[in-house]
Amino acid sequence: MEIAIIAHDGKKSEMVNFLTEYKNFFLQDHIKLIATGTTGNKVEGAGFKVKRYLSGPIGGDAQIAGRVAEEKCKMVLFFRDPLEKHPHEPDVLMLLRICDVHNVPLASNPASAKLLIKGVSKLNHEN
Ligand SMILES: O=C(CO)COP(=O)(O)O
Repeated sequence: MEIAIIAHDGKKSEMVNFLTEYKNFFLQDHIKLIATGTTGNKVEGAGFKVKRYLSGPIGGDAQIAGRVAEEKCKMVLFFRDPLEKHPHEPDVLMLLRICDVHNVPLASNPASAKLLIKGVSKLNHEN
């Protein structure tokens, strides 16, 4: 299962903390992490294997949207910083829209991400 990990600068440490808290989930063999560039760096630094795309502001969000549109990426965890301005806001909105177009689960904060991870774990357990 391919899962995209993206965090704005003010949320990157929350993302690393989140992955670490749920490492038993994220370190499973069938979980493949992909990320925008800088988020990917941080996540790698915390010991996770991740395929890195471009940094968000230079096209990384668009690349992840491409994975979602091609139905390769099955979940997006995108911890957005609502208190900062982002020059690439159109790309961010495009990614959110593509998730909705393809009915791909999207969490924009840790509380939602926790529920998604727990939901997937439960479904895997039942099947
Ligand atoms: O800007 C981002 C998402 O919109 C994240 O990009 P980085 O992970 O490269 O910082």
